[in-house]
Amino acid sequence: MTSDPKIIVALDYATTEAASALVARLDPQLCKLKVGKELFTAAGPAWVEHLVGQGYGVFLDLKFHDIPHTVAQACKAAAALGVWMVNVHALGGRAMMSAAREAIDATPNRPKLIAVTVLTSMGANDLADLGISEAPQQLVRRLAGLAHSCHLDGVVCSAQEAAVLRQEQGPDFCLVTPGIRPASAAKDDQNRVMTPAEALRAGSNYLVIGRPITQAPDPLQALQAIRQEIATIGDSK
Ligand SMILES: O=c1ccn([C@@H]2O[C@H](COP(=O)(O)O)[C@@H](O)[C@H]2O)c(=O)[nH]1
Repeated sequence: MTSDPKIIVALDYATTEAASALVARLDPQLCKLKVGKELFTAAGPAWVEHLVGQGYGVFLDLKFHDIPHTVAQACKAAAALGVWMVNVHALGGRAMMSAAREAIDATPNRPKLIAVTVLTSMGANDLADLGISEAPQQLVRRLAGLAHSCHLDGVVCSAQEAAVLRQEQGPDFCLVTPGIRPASAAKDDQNRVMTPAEALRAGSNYLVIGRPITQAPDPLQALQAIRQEIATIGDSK
C-alpha cells in the first residue's frame, strides 16, 4: 500500500555526500524530500532525478519569481524531472502564476503547483521595511486567494495561517507549512512557527522540516519522534 507521508524533510545540505548520508537511512514511506536552492545549485537536476528514481516524492523548492514566460519555461523544466511538487512566488502576480499553471498542465506528469505567500522567516516588521503595513496574516490571505483564483493547487504559508486559509480556501486547497518547530527546538531564523502537532490540527497538509531533523544528533530518530507526535492526528502518515 502506498502512503502519503505528511513530513517533507528539507535537504538543506551543501553536498550530495552530506544529503546522501541521511537519505540512505530514510524510506519513501517515511517522508517526502525537499530540494531547495542550496542543494540544487550545488548538485543540479541529475540528483533530483536520482531521488525521484528512488521512489521519493520530491518537492523542488526553487520559488520561481520572474516574468511569466521565464517562469513557465522553468516550471516545464522542473516537471520534466519527475518531481511531485514545484513552486513559484505569489508576489510574481496573476499573469506569472497563470503562465506557470498553463505550463504545468501541458506536462505529462503535472506536479502539484503551489505559491509561496509570505516567507515564514518574516514578521510584521519585515513587511513594514518593505512598505507593507498589512499584518502577515492579511497578506497571506490575500495572496492565497490570488493563487487559488489562478488555479494553483495550494500555497506555502506558516501553520499560523493554516486554520483561516482552510476555512477560506476550502478542503482541497493544499497548505504546505515550513517554520515547523518541535516544542523544545530553537526557532533559528524562522519567525511564524508552530509545533508539528499544532500545525496538522490547524489544517496543514504537509509539514516542511529541515534543521530540527537534519541538525539533530540522530536525524532518523528526530524524524521518528515527530512522526510519533503526529501519528494520532487524522490520517497523518
Ligand atoms: O516560507 C518559507 C518557504 C520555504 N522555506 C524553506 O523550508 C525549509 C525550512 O527549514 P528549517 O530548517 O526547518 O527552518 C528551508 O528549506 C526553507 O528554504 C521556509 O522556511 N519558509
